[in-house]
Amino acid sequence: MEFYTKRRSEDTAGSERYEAMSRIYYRGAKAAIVCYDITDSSSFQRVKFWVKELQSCEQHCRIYLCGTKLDLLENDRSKRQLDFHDVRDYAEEIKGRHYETSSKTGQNVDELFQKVAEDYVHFTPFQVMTEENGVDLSQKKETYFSCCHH
Ligand SMILES: Nc1nc2c(ncn2[C@@H]2O[C@H](COP(=O)(O)OP(=O)(O)OP(=O)(O)O)[C@@H](O)[C@H]2O)c(=O)[nH]1
Repeated sequence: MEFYTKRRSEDTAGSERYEAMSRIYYRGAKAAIVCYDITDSSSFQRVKFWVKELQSCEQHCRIYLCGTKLDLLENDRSKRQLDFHDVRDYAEEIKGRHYETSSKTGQNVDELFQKVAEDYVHFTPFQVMTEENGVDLSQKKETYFSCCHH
């Protein structure tokens, strides 16, 4: 199972070189956790960028929207810049899932990863796990090494 998460600006939208490079990391991914900062509405623009990117390049990749820094709202709700229900609606629209988490307290982090794992097991066709589809090392197919041929 492969995961890919990013939310900062300097290494996401805006750098064509990075975008092309990053595809190598999520090629064939079955799950992507796309993070945003609940206290920073601009971070959601990048969520939309990554969702589009995943939808066009990885149609079979399930998308998990992950709001971070939930703990910062405990004492000051005015810090919230992204409405829970708006993001939830967007998650439904893209057939993804949505969690609000805190790395500091750990809130909802286990739940998120548990769901990623459950979905992976649930949606992965049984035949993939039972098929004998090993790799023939004598065959030098370009697809096995495609990331090194640029
Ligand atoms: N209070 C709080 N701070 C957080 C949380 N998650 C991240 N931070 C803080 O936000 C800042 C950025 O966190 P990073 O995990 O480095 O975020 P990133 O997007 O991976 O950043 P880069 O590694 O620079 O790309 C750090 O100062 C973290 O301590 C959280 O859940 N709660």
